[in-house]
Amino acid sequence: MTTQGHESHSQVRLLREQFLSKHLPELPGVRDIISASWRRALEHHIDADEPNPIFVTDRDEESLLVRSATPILDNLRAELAGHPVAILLTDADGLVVRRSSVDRALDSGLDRISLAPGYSYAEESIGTNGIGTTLECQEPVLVSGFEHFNSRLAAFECAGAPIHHPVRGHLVGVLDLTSWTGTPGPLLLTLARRTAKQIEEAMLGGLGARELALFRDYLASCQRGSGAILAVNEDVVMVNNHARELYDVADRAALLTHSADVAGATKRVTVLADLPSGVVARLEYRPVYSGSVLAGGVFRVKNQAAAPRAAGTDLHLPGVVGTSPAWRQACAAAQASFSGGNWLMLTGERGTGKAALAQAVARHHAPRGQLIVQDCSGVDDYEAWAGALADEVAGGTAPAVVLRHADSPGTEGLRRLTDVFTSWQGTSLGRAPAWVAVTLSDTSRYPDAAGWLMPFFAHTVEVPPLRHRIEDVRRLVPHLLARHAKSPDLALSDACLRQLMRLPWTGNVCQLDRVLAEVSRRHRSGTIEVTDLPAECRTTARRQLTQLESIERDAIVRSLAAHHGNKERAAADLGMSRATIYRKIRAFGIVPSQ
Ligand SMILES: Nc1ncnc2c1ncn2[C@@H]1O[C@H](COP(=O)(O)OP(=O)(O)OP(=O)(O)O)[C@@H](O)[C@H]1O
Repeated sequence: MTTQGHESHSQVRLLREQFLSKHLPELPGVRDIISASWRRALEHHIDADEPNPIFVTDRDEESLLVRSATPILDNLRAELAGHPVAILLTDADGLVVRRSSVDRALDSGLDRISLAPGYSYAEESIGTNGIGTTLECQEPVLVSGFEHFNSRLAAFECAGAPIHHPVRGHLVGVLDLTSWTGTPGPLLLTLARRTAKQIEEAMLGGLGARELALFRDYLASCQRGSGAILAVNEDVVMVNNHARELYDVADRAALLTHSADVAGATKRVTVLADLPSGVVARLEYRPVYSGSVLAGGVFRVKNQAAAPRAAGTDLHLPGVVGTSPAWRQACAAAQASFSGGNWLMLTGERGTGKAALAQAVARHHAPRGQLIVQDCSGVDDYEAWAGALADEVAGGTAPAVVLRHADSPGTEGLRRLTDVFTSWQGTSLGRAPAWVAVTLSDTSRYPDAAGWLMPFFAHTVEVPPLRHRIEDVRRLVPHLLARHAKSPDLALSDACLRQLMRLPWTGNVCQLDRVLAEVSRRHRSGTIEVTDLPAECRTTARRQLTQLESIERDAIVRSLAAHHGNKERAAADLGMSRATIYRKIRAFGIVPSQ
């Protein structure tokens, strides 16, 4: 054996055979890093004798990694002329994107084990090796001879070094040097490490001007103060150590969601963020420019004084719950509009609870009063509809009126509606409503609808999206679950609740309600765990998935559930290769079943 401190070639061969025949958990004489990898190989059902790595056609040969590495690898190849050493570059999934060597015999040896462009040398594909094990351990790894899980790789010495993105810090690939056993392994490892470092430096030089401008500003901000700093644009997220120390994973995820919503603004903005831990953070955003082009934004994050949330209770409005400052503020503003006799316009994303809040305010302030709730969308004949509404109000006892989706009628419908409003405003109280609230969506098909309605409404309240007041999930879950559950003892485990608090809830409370309805259809009683949640909730990807990606993600989660977490069978069912499913599980942040 070539590596100091390693067992001899034949000893390792014996130990490997013992491991394969007896599946021993402890293997004195085998390095921990190797025995742990062998155990993973068994779990992945890797063949110990026939190398059968997965072949993938969609590898990225135009990436920053490949572009930056190419001249360095060409130089190294020239330096190594005459030595039987192959230079391999893989992406972060272990797919070989480049191989070069000057030694014909070594080349054909590598061809025989498919260590060639297009093949995956991830552990899931071939077991312990210098590429896959480096990826798993995220540190430089040397794998010698029979330390390889597959016996056909035993003729080789493989030294892998991870390559990290120079700004974002995540793993982008592996630089691997492979030779015949007998080559001094530590030398190969040192050379692999040095080359990986050079590639990282070249990547930094090759980054776009925008990323560099953002990076410089971020570094300067970190040096200026001791607080938590985030820097973001569409491609990059940077988080300093203070942020990591001050906020746990769930809080950091919530901070990133908030920052993604603000990033892109061209002026300084300060927003308050409710974090899952209950902390209210203040994010001060400053845009960063590269010349005249917006490069992204830097956020300085501070904890808001505890005062605004000291009460921490909800406002006891009938039918709605929530304790976050943002929700309480919206409730207070809506109540003030009722108390002041002002009509109210509620805006915000779909499903945030605009109509629920309007009804709650009306019921709270006039518990015995009449309440008329109507949906303005999908009406065929607005003339007849508006007439019927006016009659109902005139025949009632000064009801409160809540009109949902008041921006959905076209011009003709809006004309009828505003005629009714005009008549109400000119009528004595007996024939007019006591209060009117309308809800508008943020994606109206009729952008000028707000212009029609605005003159009648003195107050506008924006109901914040659920992701901006994520702590409300704690109160909403039992409240909404009680609507759907057949049994009072149906509850969510803490882990499950935490998982829900990590999600972006693009469909807001409405989506949460739908999820809980679905869960309670399948579980009548007991505790709901993360694995019981529907596919859309079993991911931790922080970026928003496209519609197509969401469909794909849901299909993978369903297939994994159907095959009890067996990735190979799930992939086969979906007509995907093993490498693809592994890559997608990582990319979509799918939480595997236990
Ligand atoms: N704070 C809350 N507490 C309890 N339930 C809520 C709350 N907010 C919303 N809901 C519930 O969530 C669902 C969606 O709320 P609602 O219909 O009021 O939303 P919206 O913003 O008016 O939606 P859209 O824009 O789609 O019309 C309803 O079932 C509602 O009862």
